[in-house]
Amino acid sequence: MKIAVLPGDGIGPEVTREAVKVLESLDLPHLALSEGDVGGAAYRRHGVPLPPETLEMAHHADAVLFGAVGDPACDDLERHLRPEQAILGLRKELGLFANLRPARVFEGLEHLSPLRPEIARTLDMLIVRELTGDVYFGKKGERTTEDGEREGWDEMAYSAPEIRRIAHVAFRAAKAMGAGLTSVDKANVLETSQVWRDTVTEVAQGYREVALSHMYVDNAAMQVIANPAQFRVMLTGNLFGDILSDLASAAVGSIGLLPSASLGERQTGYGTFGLYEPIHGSAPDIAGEGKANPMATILSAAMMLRHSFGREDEAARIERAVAKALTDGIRGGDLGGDHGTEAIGAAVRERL
Ligand SMILES: NC(=O)c1ccc[n+]([C@@H]2O[C@H](COP(=O)([O-])OP(=O)(O)OC[C@H]3O[C@@H](n4cnc5c(N)ncnc54)[C@H](O)[C@@H]3O)[C@@H](O)[C@H]2O)c1
Ligand SMILES: CC(C)[C@H](C(=O)O)[C@@H](O)C(=O)O
Ligand SMILES: [Mg+2]
Repeated sequence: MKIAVLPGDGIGPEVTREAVKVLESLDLPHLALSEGDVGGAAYRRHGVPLPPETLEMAHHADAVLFGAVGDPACDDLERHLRPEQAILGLRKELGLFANLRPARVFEGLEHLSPLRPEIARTLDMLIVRELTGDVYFGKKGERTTEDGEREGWDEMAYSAPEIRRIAHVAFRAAKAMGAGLTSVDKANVLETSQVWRDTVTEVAQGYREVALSHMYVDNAAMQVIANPAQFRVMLTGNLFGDILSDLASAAVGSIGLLPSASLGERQTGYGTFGLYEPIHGSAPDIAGEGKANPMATILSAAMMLRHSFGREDEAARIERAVAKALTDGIRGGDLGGDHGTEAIGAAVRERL
């Protein structure tokens, strides 16, 4: 079970370390971990945020465990040298177009959510976010207007094949869960969204058992807070999914709790190749202080065992251990508690 561990910047190394310890404590057969440089850390050592040897390591692994990238010291670098380019490059180069971001309030932990408990307890959704298209990967640049002013521009485009393949992922998930699907767009304004909506509707013909609805993204943001019960599977483009998943994490209680899986089509001997990372970033404001909540990364490792290694039992064990730790009052500062990164990791391992 070859896992490439890419800790990255800020709290990345701190949270990744705890997830690795959880994996090591499971007595998995043939576990082979290797570590690579990525992000600002890689820029300092190799002059680029995604060195070829790191990409190579990821290519040859069965799965990648990723921390976070982003470093304020790199803010003035040219765009292609900034740490964030590393995660975008990995997603694109590895063909990881399907980003699964589950958001749910753990049973009995409604009080961690800022929503009213009766509403919080209904929040249990899977955001299926397209990950290798949209305004993220369109042409972009800066030009000078006729008035001599600076103007930045980013091209937003989605092709029908790109939409089709992510729609199939979402419909298959909804079908397996016996759930409905909400597709989120901005079809009242964007051409991209018009093609998105038509294509998703077309794909729906093959999934008669899945009830499809469409919603504008601004309304969707409001509804996640006001009435989350209506969402089970939410299909979004790259940009809207980025924003809505941070929003959903706040509704759950903290961004330190939300994991993710990024999948493509490549199969290994064990399952689907994937990259697993918390949805949060490098959190420079608390980096190096041992305060970060590692639960999102630990839960990402659980998703890895499920999707890339077919180990549902161990995945569920990790998820139960995290839920039990929370129920037992093990909380980081993000949840109003005073447990540090290592203490939270240890508490989860004790409960495995
Ligand atoms: N996939 C990624 O690597 C990724 C994701 C998001 C942001 N980023 C990058 O990270 C850097 C910081 O971005 P940001 O501040 O906008 O977002 P962020 O997610 O890093 O932090 C937002 C807020 O949440 C807190 N937070 C985040 N994770 C936490 C955790 N595990 N435990 C406790 N608190 C946590 C932070 O302290 C901060 O107050 C930027 O460079 C950004 O581009 C990277
Ligand atoms: C760091 C950034 C490029 C990334 C994104 O926008 O996808 C992050 O916010 C995320 O959610 O993984
Ligand atoms: Mg984000």
